[in-house]
Amino acid sequence: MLQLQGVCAGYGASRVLHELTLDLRESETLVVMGRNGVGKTTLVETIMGLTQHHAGRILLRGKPVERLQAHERNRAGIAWVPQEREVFPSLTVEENLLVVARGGEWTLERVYGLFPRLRERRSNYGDQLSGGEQQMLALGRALMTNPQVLLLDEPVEGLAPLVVQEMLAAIDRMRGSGRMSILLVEQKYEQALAHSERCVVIDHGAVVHEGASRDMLADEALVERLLGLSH
Ligand SMILES: Nc1ncnc2c1ncn2[C@@H]1O[C@H](COP(=O)(O)OP(=O)(O)OP(=O)(O)O)[C@@H](O)[C@H]1O
Repeated sequence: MLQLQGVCAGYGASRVLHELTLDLRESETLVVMGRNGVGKTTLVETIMGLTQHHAGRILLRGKPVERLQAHERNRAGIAWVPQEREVFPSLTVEENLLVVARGGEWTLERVYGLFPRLRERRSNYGDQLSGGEQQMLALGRALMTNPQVLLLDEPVEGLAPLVVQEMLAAIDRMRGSGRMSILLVEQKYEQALAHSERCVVIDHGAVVHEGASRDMLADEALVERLLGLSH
């Protein structure tokens, strides 16, 4: 669905990604892990076209997109939910969703079905929402564009434990429906691995491990070596 081949990218002259290669398959959820500052957010921003692209190819269904502007990539089928929840504060929940709507299987009703809380808050303005509701709205907005590829950058960061469970359950329901591919950046590796099919680990801007999430979850020594986390 989405392939990165030897991608070098960064900010201005500084390179953060070094010949990064990865493959996001159709309908799968791929989790991207790594220590702080290794380039996970830079990877997502590079896929969206928000960094300096130095070399390599980014292919969406085999077609190169690395020369496209961010809005063109979005139109081509890549949606992004950034770490900062981007919702319009002066629009209602419903207006926030409808303003980005593009035809497809994700409709207002389906998004409300995924997040009943958004239906309850449909007439509230973006700046009247809690952090968790804003994150649901940010995700709902991305779905309303009916993407082929959804990029989620630490979607449960900073949320209360109950809201984290609600978000993860919603992500699982999303995974179970349709053919969308999801690239999920997540620090909390146990959660991330439990909610994905495959994982990659990034270090110094390159992929240093790729495999089944299930296998990684079962291999404490590997987790310790790659992520430096002890139980
Ligand atoms: N806007 C920017 N301008 C310049 N350098 C940046 C910018 N954003 C990130 N960097 C640098 O790029 C490198 C990778 O950062 P990035 O945010 O991609 O890492 P990360 O793996 O997502 O980290 P974290 O887990 O802390 O979110 C860091 O050295 C960081 O200082």
